[in-house]
Amino acid sequence: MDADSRTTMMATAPAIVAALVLSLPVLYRLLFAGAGGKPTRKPLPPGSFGLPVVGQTLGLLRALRADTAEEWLRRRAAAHGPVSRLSLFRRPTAFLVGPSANRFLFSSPALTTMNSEAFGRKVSRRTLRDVAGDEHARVRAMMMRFLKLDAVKRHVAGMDAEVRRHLDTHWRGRATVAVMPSMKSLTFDVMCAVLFRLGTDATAAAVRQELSTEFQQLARGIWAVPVNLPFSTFSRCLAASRRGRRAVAGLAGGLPDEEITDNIIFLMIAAHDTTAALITFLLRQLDANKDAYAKVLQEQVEIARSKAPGEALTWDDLSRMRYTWAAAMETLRLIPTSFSILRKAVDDVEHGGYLIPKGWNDTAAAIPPFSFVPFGGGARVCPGNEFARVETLVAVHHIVTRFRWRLAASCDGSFSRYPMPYPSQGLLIDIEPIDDANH
Ligand code: HEM
Repeated sequence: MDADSRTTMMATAPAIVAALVLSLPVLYRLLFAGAGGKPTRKPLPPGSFGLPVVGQTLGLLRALRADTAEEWLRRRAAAHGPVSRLSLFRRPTAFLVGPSANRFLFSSPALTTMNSEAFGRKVSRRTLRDVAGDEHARVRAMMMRFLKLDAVKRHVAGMDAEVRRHLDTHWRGRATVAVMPSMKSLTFDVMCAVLFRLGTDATAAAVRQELSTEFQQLARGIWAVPVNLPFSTFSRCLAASRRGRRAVAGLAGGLPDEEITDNIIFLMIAAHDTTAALITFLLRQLDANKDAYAKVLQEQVEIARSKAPGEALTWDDLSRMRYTWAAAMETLRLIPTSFSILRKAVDDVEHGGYLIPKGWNDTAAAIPPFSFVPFGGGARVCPGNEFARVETLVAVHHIVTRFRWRLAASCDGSFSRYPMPYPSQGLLIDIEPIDDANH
């Protein structure tokens, strides 16, 4: 991708932010300690908590929607430096920027993961995200049975079949496709097929449909302002989560314990929207950069020509898709799916010469070592990164070898963040099947 966009991204993409909950008396003590109370250690980060209750939440949400959040964060960093304080979602938050902040965020034992209020309150409370230390290692080991390299290698043929089925059903015969909704539905189907072994017969299709509907609603509300009024996005999210739990319990063949249900729901959310966004934005970047598109196409056509008609992709084929994966990584650098990473301080901790008190939260936004961290880092590094790589490569292979495509004239390629990036009109592309494709 071109040098200009790379430079811009390096300059604008912040590296980390932190936010945490602190009770007012504790805050008062921290702010005024030293005036006769206990001696202060490091000072609190510069900045302010903004207006009561809302703090800086609405400003950040507005910037996310307008895709100006990087500028918003850059202005903060310029005004207050790489460590500052603010208030987000009613919580005292330390906002940290830069590679050293990323390293701190991924390795400090004083920080733990945290979820949005919707997650914490109702969606799923007993997940991998809510446990630490040995307990985290135990739950993570359970998940890795399905996500480790050997398991993912076995998923390649299943993913290949789902991608073909999806493109035959939803792309063939159409002149225009909205990529993001299509990829969300594809990644959801891939997950149901290879992780949960849901088939394609009528009963399984109905379960998939029900799960998909509830998860769309649920995903929309995860970062909504937590106002539990009738018809608010947040309350719809909670209702969808109740129905989703029942469907997941059915999927697990009865009523599994709450921990299993919660982790399945969490995995479903973690696994499909992120990869759908990566595939979608990769297409957007390729459309804007015809040289890169031509190189991806050449790499994929060579692989397609080495195969018999209808033959599924294999693990070896994927290892030949180096340029395509480099383009995907560049896409994640330019448009990271995780805009920031949140942590909560479980103990008073210092970073960059400032105190981050126990109870505050940390958020990190991705960019040099510890600069480019699209899959996180440390003990919490994304366990689904291989799964996402294979799924992305298989999908891109079939899309570029089976269709000529370009951004529709009515689509400007702009996007908003919720905080996951979502393109306007879902990224409309005009498509035309390539009949001589090897499929
Ligand atoms: C392009 C696709 C993806 C991206 C960019 C991505 C990114 C991330 C990031 C940045 C984290 C760390 C968050 C933190 O430290 O707070 C994470 C965690 C996680 N991801 Fe992914 N992810 C992707 C796909 C997947 C897939 C396909 C799966 C499962 C099949 C998955 C499952 C998970 C899980 C379970 C965690 C929590 C790990 C833990 O807390 O120990 N992700 N992901």
